[in-house]
Amino acid sequence: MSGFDLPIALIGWGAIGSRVADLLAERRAPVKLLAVGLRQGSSLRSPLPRGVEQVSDPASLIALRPALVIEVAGRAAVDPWALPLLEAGIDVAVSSTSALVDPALLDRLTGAARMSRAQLIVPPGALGGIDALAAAARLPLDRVRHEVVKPPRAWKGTPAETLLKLDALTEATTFFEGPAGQAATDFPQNANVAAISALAGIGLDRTTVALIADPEAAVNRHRITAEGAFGRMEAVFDNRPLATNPKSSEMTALSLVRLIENRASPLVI
Ligand SMILES: NC(=O)C1=CN([C@@H]2O[C@H](COP(=O)(O)OP(=O)(O)OC[C@H]3O[C@@H](n4cnc5c(N)ncnc54)[C@H](OP(=O)(O)O)[C@@H]3O)[C@@H](O)[C@H]2O)C=CC1
Ligand SMILES: O=C([O-])CC(=O)C(=O)O
Repeated sequence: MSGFDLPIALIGWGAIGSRVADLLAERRAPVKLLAVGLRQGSSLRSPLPRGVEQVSDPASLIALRPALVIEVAGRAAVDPWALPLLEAGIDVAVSSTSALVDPALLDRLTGAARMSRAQLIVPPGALGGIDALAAAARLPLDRVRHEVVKPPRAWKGTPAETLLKLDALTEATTFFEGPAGQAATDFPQNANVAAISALAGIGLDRTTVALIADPEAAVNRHRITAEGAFGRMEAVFDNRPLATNPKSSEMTALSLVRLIENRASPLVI
């Protein structure tokens, strides 16, 4: 590790975590991946790069003093890992943002961050335009709508299976339309983005989310429209799914790489 490498750690080593590590290595980012946190008894889905430690409890991770920890594990991982890290003054970026729709958990995390002067970071994940939406929300917003369109295979293993015959769909079908908080609660593997657009804009109750299964879709599409005192915005993303998890998009890994590289760079962009 050179004197300038930013020490980081990941929680989770699945589709996004391993992709982020590969991209950072390919790009020779000035970053040192110290460790990967996994739950007790978890077996690695793919080998860790040489020199990267596997840890199974937050105390072992805190002892390594990473400057930034990125959660790419799952909703259940957020409370047990992020809280002690924030209490220890370590910045944490959360990808499983569906966890943040629980107001008590969000309060605990932000309370811990406030006390230790660390930061809880919500990266844009699979989305873009979140900077504009969050800026626009400094003035009153009238409405925000977020449509999530994914191929049927991306909705397998979710409650969509009980609402639709996913394998028999012949046209794009909306199976959920409602508040963002409900979308993120019911679809934690596919609608983390609903929590992100809601937290950036007009909140979990007032943001409308539509979840759509489309047999013609080859990508994961997000369309966000917002109107308010600032004017009107529309942002559309056709995200390539990750090879190892069709529910998750390449953009999620790329936006984490951007976040990490910005933390290690004299130019933030
Ligand atoms: N913010 C956004 O825009 C997006 C967020 N996501 C979210 O990011 C997270 C990661 O996605 P992805 O990489 O595709 O998921 P994967 O299922 O491919 O990988 C998850 C990894 O986390 C580990 N893990 C699961 N639960 C825990 C836990 N409680 N503690 C520690 N490690 C755990 C898994 O290990 P094991 O083998 O033990 O299960 C595995 O290594 C998911 O929550 C996903 O919904 C995804 C896309 C977009
Ligand atoms: O990657 C995506 O398109 C979004 C996603 O899965 C999520 O929000 O959980």
